Amino acid sequence: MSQKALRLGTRRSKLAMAQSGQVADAVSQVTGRPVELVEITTYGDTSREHLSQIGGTGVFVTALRDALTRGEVDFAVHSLKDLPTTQPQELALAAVPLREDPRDVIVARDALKFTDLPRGARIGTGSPRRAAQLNAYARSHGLDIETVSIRGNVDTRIGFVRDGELDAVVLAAAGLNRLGRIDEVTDFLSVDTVLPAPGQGALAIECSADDADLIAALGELDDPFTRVAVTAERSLLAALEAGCSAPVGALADLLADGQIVNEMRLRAVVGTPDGTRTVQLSTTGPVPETHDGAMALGRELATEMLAQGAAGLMGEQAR
Ligand SMILES: NCc1[nH]cc(CCC(=O)O)c1CC(=O)O
Repeated sequence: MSQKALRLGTRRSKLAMAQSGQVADAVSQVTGRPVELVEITTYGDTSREHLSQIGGTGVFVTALRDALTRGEVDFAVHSLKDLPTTQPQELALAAVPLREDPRDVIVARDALKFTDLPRGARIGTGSPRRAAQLNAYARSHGLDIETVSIRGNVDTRIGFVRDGELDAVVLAAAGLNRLGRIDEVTDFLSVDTVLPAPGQGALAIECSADDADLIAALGELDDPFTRVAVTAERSLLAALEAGCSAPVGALADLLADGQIVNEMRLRAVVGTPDGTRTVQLSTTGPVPETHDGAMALGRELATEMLAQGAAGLMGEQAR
C-alpha cells in the first residue's frame, strides 16, 4: 500500500530546515505516510531591516500560511515564538509538541559567562526583550555592558563573536539544540535573570482547519502541558497588545508535588530596552484544565501588569 506524501511547508533557513526535518520524521512515524519538504521564502528571510522595524508579527510565518491556505502544502512547522497570537480561522494549530529548553543563552568569546564579561563588553541582540532584561540585571548588579542591536541567522550572529566584533551574542538554547550547536554556548541564562519570549523553545504545527483527518493525526504529536503553558504565555502577550518583537518575556511552568503536577506558575516581564524600568509579576494557581482557563490566566496577569504601567514601557513600534 503506497500512500501519497504529505507536503510540509518550511522556511529555508538552517534552523527551519532542522526543525522541519525533525517534525517530518515524527509525522511520518505517526501517520505511516512519507513527508516531503517544500521550501518557501518568507519576508523575514529576505528583508535586511531590523525585526523591530518591519513590524515583527508574522514576518516569518505569513508566506507559510499563504501556502497552506492555497493548498500548496498540507502542514507547516513554525517556531511558536514567531507565531502571531491571532489564529486565522481557516488554519488549525494541530499540535504543540513537547517544549525543549526555553532559556536564552550567551555565546561569548573566551568561554566567558555573562557575569564575567569585562567592563564595557558589547553584547549583540536584536531583541528588545533580551536587551531590557540584560541591561536591568547589569544595572542592579553593577555590571557595565552595552547591548548592540544586530540581526541575522545563527551563523551570522555567532560570527560577530568569532570575528571579534562583539564580546557576546544572545540566542535561544532551543535553536542551537536543534542545529546541533549547543556546545558553543558559554552560559545558560537562568530564567530568573532573563525570561524567554512567550512560546520560546516550542514548535507549532499548523494545517487547514478543514482537514479533520490530518488534524487528528498531527494531534498525536501534541503535548498538553506545553500547550497549556504556551497558551497562557501567548494570551498574556495578546492582552498586552504586544507582538513577538515587543520587550515582553513570559514563561509558564508546572510545579510538581512529587510525581504529581498540580500547579502552574506564570511569570512575565515588560521593560524598556535600556533596562531602567521594568514591570515583573508572577502568579501561581491550579493547572488550567481548558484552553479558556489558560487564556484567562494570561489575561489576568497582563491586566495586573498594565495596572502597574506596563503599556508605557513598550515602544509604539513594538506594539
Ligand atoms: N527570532 C528567531 C527565532 N525564532 C525561534 C528561534 C529559536 C528557537 C525557539 O525559540 O524555538 C529563533 C532564534 C533565536 O531566538 O535565537
